[in-house]
Amino acid sequence: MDEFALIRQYFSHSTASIAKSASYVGVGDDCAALQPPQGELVICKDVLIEGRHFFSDVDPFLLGHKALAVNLSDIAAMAAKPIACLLGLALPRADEAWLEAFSRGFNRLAERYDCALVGGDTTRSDAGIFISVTALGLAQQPLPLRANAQIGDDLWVSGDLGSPNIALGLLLKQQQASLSEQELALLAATRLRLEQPEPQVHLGQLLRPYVHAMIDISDGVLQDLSHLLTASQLGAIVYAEQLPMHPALQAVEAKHALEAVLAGGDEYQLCFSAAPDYRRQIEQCALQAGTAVQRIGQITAARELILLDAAGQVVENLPQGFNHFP
Ligand SMILES: Nc1ncnc2c1ncn2[C@@H]1O[C@H](COP(=O)(O)OP(=O)(O)O)[C@@H](O)[C@H]1O
Ligand SMILES: Cc1ncc(C[n+]2csc(CCOP(=O)(O)OP(=O)(O)O)c2C)c(N)n1
Ligand SMILES: [Mg+2]
Repeated sequence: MDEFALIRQYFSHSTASIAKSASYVGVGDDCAALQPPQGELVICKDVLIEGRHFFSDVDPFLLGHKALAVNLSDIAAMAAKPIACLLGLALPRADEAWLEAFSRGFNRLAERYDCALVGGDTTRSDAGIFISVTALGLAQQPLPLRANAQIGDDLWVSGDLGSPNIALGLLLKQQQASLSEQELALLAATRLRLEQPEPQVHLGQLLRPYVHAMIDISDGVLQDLSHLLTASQLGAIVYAEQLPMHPALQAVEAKHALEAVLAGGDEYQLCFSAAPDYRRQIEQCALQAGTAVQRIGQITAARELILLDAAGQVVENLPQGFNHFP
């Protein structure tokens, strides 16, 4: 299958609503063309590299899903609605079974969120698979920028944390040695969160009227919260006990589980700040989106992030989150 047949077969069948307008141009010309809808256009890109972001033997259907999901998670953190995306692919070979599954995973998530795949680029790579996705979304002012947290805001996090990091640790271990029965059970209970994360697109949009600042926690909650605090020139108190932990982590030694919750990346949940007046509305948004939300602390004037343990003691030496160039 040649380059052009490949693009036609797997990446040119978007049925998203934006593709229905008379002047729309999608995959197949030099550029895509679309009527920009009214509102604030938000744009993001994330890159996924074989061996860095995913294992070579990952299920290509799940990889296709994840490549788009990590971008839709950034769109969600702007309280925006996805509208379109572009897919850059560099592949060592045109493996049709791999492409069929990858495109099915990608296109299925795109369809679920009415996000049109409008273009991209496909090349040969000499070493490994490279994926670069750009996503466009439609937002409304005021945007929940990282810089907009206010003193006295509640801090919230969606979902439950820690499972992607535990799954990653077990998959790495499995490359060296066989896992025990208990470890295999733990891997089975956690690996879908690593390999098929669900972006909080509905929750993000529902929260828009209530949140001041929002961020997705792809690099781990502490690190991404630190980015939000730095941008807002404020600090926070976070209560370790209130951080939502994935239930499977009961089987993990407590210190290891807390580290996975605090600093494990690959989460794709939302962390946000909002005035305490909106607690009831925020709980309603979560019910409507079918996601849990948890209050984890408050925004403070002192420019530091303080983590308190169950006894109210300050936790020292906080673990770092994910960093490509530590
Ligand atoms: N190579 C680059 N060129 C321009 N901007 C970049 C580049 N890499 C990252 N950025 C920008 O830096 C900011 C932080 O990026 P990142 O930490 O990847 O955010 P996120 O975790 O939301 O994906 C974003 O605004 C992103 O667009
Ligand atoms: C094979 C493999 N190794 C390591 C990881 C862990 N990992 C890779 S990137 C990342 C954090 C998020 O990726 P990044 O490129 O920083 O995305 P962004 O924050 O820009 O969304 C994590 C936890 C993984 N998921 N798979
Ligand atoms: Mg990024």
